[in-house]
Amino acid sequence: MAQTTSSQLGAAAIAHPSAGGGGEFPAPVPELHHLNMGHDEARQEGSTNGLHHDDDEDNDSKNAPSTNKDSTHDSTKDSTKHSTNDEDDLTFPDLPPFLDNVPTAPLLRLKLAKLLSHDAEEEERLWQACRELGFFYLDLRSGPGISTSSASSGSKRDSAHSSSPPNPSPETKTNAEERDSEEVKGEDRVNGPALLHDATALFHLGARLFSLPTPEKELYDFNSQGSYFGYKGLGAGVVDAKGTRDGNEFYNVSKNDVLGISERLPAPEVLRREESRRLLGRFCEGSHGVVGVILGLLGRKLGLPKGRLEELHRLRAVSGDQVRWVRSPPPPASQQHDAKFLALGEHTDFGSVTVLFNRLGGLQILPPSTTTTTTTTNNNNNTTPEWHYVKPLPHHCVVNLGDALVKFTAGILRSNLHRVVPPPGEQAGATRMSLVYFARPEDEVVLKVLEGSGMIDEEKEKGKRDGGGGEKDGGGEEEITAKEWILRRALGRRAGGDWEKSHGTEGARVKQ
Ligand SMILES: O=C(O)CCC(=O)C(=O)O
Ligand SMILES: [Fe+2]
Repeated sequence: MAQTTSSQLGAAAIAHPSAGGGGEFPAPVPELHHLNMGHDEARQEGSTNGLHHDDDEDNDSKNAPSTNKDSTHDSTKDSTKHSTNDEDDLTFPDLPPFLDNVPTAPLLRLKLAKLLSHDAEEEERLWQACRELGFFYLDLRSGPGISTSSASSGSKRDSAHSSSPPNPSPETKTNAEERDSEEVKGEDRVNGPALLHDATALFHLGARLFSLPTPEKELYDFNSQGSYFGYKGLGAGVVDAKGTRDGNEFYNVSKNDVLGISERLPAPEVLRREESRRLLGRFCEGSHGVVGVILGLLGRKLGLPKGRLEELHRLRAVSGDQVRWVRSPPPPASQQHDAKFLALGEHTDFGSVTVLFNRLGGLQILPPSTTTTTTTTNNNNNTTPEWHYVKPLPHHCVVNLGDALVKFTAGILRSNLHRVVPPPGEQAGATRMSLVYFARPEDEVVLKVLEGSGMIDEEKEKGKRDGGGGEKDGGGEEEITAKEWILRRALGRRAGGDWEKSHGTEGARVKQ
């Protein structure tokens, strides 16, 4: 096993298992040369593909479309492709269709471009999604006349409406300069189309990573050293208290490592290459920028002092932020008909905001109050949770909130239970891969209810009156740092770990 240093172990945090796809059905990607691209080139490339699309009316409040038809896409094009109709482009042309007669979750579809231009209605929908479900789709394409690559906070707001080009001029700061500049705030790094490009390139990199021989990958499993970064083998995690093994392998890359904030962790050659590190670094910055937009908006809605949430999540501070690829092959033959087979067990995310890219189905969430009641022969009522699929949509990421935000807000915001099962229908039999960015509070941040918001104070008081310590307020005021919380929960889900310690704010919602 490769060794980590003690400071690397200090950065150890969390990440739970999940499932990923793409083995037999690779994600549509333009060229592998993206792996060698600089950020600016990626933005340029985005623009040559026609990132601005026509105004696409008011489909915003719609949930994911339930059909998979009418794709006319050239499968060699990537997901930032120009679209004239927002709805005509929501299937992955190279993949078998997502089964359309399964229950799908009612995620709102939001547009990053609208959030960047401070569209009041879109902001309200984000607020609603974060309180009611804790999950939503985010369309990363540029909007009509709106660039998703421009800053929009404060004095820069107006520019998002006008002429700011989606691609920086050659004089624009290089990525490295941006990284070095403490001035740069989250929204300055937001470029939806470039993030889509980088995600696509990372799907390819992930496929190369997982194609390495297992013994080689296992050199980078740091679990026994108390770190959740690096590799987790297939079945090396558990999905329940009985110790049932999971059905995925994953690899966690630390943001601190790829941005040069901490020492480098040992990693396979394919990840050590400079172009891979640059790509991963850009993806961290880009995802973190999207998270910054969301945190800024939530902070305003919550009535917190300006910048309060963002200052707990600074890009260049040491945190458990990480990129994860999750790969889940079809279940072994003996379990192919086991309806209970889980690639990734049910969980809430431990951090603040998760940005997730999916191609094949399999992700499921348990929306609030979705249980089926059946009456048994003894006339006892049994309630069965009704899991709903999240249909993957091209050009979008799925965003979900984690437990840290539940704790900070005394339960005003929601982190929803989710899990991963084998893809349904025609997609069954495919290997699934997903790509995730987990944004988490800085290591030393104590996870407790934030001060400075009347709304949060009120919710906290209400929680106390109702008995406190329950599901909604995130389990009371146990004071624990983000670093400890994440480690405890991540390692608790490894085989041989302490399952009881892997629980989050889900309380009675999770199967014990
Ligand atoms: O693979 C997915 O779709 C979800 C992954 C996930 O929930 C996780 O890694 O926490
Ligand atoms: Fe998750």
